[in-house]
Amino acid sequence: MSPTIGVVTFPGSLDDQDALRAVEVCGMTPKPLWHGSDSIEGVDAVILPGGFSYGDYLRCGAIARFSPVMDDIIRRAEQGMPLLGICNGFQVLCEAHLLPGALIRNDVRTFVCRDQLLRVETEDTVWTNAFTAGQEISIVLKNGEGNFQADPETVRRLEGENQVVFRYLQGNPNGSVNDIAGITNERGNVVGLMPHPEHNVEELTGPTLDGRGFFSSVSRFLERVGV
Ligand SMILES: N[C@@H](CCC(=O)O)C(=O)O
Repeated sequence: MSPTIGVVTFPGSLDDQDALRAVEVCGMTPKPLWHGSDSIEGVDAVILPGGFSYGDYLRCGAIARFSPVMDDIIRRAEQGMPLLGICNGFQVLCEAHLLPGALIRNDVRTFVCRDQLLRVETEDTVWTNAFTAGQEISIVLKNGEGNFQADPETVRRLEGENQVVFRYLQGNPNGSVNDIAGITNERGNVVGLMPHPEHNVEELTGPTLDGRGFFSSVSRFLERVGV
């Protein structure tokens, strides 16, 4: 049986359906999860999708982080369940302190939408093991608050412990420190990034299929641990 990947819908999520579709296109079983549920029973991994949860009020992700479903997600992620936060999902992960740092307003003070070249900095995560460190991939980027910042000690730790997963190439679109586009926790099961891999999985919409690597990575990991 193929692994089941849950995708949470918060009020204001935008890319939840695309993430569910990407899971299916990549050969796994998608399962919609509702923000108000208090259990995520039956899923092998979770994606927090992109969008504008709670209208981005207060700060992006700051309200969604307190959704009932997050308690079970946090508990299971701390036990090693694969968890991917895409854009608004990355913002939720930082607000929930599953990942360090914060996403603040783009330095250019505008919403940025473009195909973004990235370098995969580490393949040692649940979500990047199908890539090769140093590989360059192009993934859609679209956000207003994608500027990753953390205190200098945290940035040093992320860099030193190989927890920077993706870096922007050919220009930093938002002012993120050290061109950081995505990070992981120490264990490598929780990954957050601003670009949207779920939008790069189909020939029809292209322009690359580089997003598939995220899904084949988690699939390969789950197979390895016997799910
Ligand atoms: N609401 C967030 C994320 C957008 C998205 O996830 O696509 C922002 O504008 O920064």
